[in-house]
Amino acid sequence: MQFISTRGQVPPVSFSTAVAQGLAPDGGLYLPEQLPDLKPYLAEWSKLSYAELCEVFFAIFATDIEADELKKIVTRSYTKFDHADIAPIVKLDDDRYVLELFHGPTLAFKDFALQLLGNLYESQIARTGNRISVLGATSGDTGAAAIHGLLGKEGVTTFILYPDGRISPLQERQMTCTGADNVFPLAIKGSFDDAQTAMKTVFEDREFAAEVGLSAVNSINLARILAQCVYYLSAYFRLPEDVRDDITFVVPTGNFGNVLAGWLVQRMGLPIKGFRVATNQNDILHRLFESGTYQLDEVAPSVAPSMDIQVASNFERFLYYAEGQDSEKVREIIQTFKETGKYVFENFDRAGFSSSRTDDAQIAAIIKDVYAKYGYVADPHTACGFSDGFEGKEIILSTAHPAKFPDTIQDAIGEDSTHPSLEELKSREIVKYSVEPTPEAIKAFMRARV
Ligand SMILES: Cc1ncc(COP(=O)(O)O)c(C=O)c1O
Ligand SMILES: N[C@@H](CCOP(=O)(O)O)C(=O)O
Repeated sequence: MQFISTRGQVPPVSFSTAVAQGLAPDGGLYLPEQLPDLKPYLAEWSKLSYAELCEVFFAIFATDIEADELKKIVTRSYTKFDHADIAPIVKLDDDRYVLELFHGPTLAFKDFALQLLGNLYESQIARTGNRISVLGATSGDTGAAAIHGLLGKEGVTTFILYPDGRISPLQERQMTCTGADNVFPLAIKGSFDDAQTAMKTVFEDREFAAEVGLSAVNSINLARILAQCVYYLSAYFRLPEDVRDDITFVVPTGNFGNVLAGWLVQRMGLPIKGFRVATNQNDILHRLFESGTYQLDEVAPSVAPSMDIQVASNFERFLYYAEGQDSEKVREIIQTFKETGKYVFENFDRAGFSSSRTDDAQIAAIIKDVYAKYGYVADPHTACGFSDGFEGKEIILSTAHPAKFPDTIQDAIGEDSTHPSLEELKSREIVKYSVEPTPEAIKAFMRARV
């Protein structure tokens, strides 16, 4: 299997190269040259454990990794989850289910891919003998999950940019209280978008990338998306047979990586009925799916801070398919959007997506209502999935544990939400750094430390 860039200006590469580069050298995002047809495998796969499912799925893509090595990597990646099902499903009533994706070590859905990516990087370092420098941008969860996926791995230095004061205090502690001397949490003034834009520009400097062995942990890295595909397969197989073909997957959305993974699995043949993109008040994607216009707005801090994103990275992967795999058109749209902050699609095709928007007041009301009705505590991101006026059956992806956002939960239901792994962080020393969100400043900081 080979991987191509959405911008079409570099030759296809192997799985390991796509993972090692993160962003393609032409600034595009990697995708499989062809999407496989999973239909012939589905009956057999429905009987597998989570790790086995992940292994057979990855074997289709990671064709340049030995089968034994892949098995070891995948098996190790799901040992630190605190639920036997890894991604358990909770039934709230006949029409509403929740897919809990917060049972990993940092209590957010990012652990599914970042435990795996950490082990893929470890295997790559052992194979090549080359050290790597990981650079990521986070609005709260990716950074923590990346740091914990890489913690203790030889040959890795980790740098994570995050918007100072715009993530929850416990999310910050997950990144800044590790005590590790090869982990650099970098607080910036500005928004997640500022951090992500600066990070992408650093990746475009191929000389610097080669100099420091630059690697990516954000969902620009295709391995992230592929690992996230697996829980859609697992959820589909675990839903009751009379429900699974008739249920919409509702996905709290920011950078569009989570829902894109589900949409790709659907394109590979898993008969998912449809998807709802659930945004917070940073609603560029909701406005797009409603109107066909993709228009930038200021990032507005919200009580669901990990979704405080306007420029959604993975929208480019969706575009590639929506525009008939025409890389030239993708380049034109991305360029127009970069220059003007807007792109108007003619005859926009929603491609099976519906969407919703939930503001802070609604999030608080939803957390309260869901608790009153079902006794279930939804975190503020998950709450965006419970919008009013849904029709039919829905499975809402619960993307983070509520204990990461205790103040919002306390305000909404008057009760504490805690988790032992977070309590334990409260007495630890915070170590963080400040950097200007410019590619030059970030590169200088990294050069001085690798
Ligand atoms: C808790 C939580 N929910 C939802 C999202 C949105 O996911 P995505 O960026 O893949 O759309 C994020 C961040 O990515 C998150 O951390
Ligand atoms: N919400 C994310 C933002 C980055 O998303 P990613 O999926 O591209 O890593 C976060 O918590 O950092």
